[in-house]
Amino acid sequence: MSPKKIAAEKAVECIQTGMTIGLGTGSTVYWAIHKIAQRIHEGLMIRAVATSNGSEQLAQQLGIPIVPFSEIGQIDLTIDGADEVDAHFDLIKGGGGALLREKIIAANSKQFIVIIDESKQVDKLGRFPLPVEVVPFAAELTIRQIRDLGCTPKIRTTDGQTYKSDNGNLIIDCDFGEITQPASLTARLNSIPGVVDNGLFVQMASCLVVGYKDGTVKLEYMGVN
Ligand SMILES: O=C[C@H](O)[C@H](O)[C@H](O)COP(=O)(O)O
Repeated sequence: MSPKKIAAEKAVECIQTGMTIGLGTGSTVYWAIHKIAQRIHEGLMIRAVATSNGSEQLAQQLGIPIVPFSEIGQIDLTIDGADEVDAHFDLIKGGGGALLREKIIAANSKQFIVIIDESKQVDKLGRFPLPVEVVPFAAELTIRQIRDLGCTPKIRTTDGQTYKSDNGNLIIDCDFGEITQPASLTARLNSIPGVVDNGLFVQMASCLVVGYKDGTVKLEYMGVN
């Protein structure tokens, strides 16, 4: 079994009947959504909200009940992937462009479980260029201000076209090199008018599930290890 699938399936064991679940986005969460659907067919009763159009469609195809945000209070548990995770459980997310919806859902969840394969663990964040979501209006000016913070920014494209997030915004992939102070960087980025949010998730994860190539899996809880 792939390390991503191992981590995803372990995290799904934490789901209990009656919970409202946040579904993340990406190739690791793909396995979690499939496992949740399997458990629903075996009798698990949950309802879910999704962090992207893609995850919502997949969940609906597999029979996972997606409910409107107006019908839920707090989300009990969100399961999501990450592009990098450091020793403090700080994350870079947004490789799939879903960072804004993911951050909103994570911030409204009692538990936020991050599922990764071992390749995502790093000493310091920053090997993966930091995704920053920017409104298209006057994006050149916004990107100039982002560059002034000390990075090389690149407008994300897909198949030769400018990539647009589910929110209709641009994603700017920013190479800052090693990110030593993620809390400060996230505050500086988000203070630039035109920046909607960025992919740094600082002190948000409550649990990390890591899948390894040798078939093992490790769970770590924030502040416990
Ligand atoms: O925007 C996408 C998300 O932040 C993903 O959770 C992240 O990119 C990890 O994706 P994957 O599990 O495909 O590596």
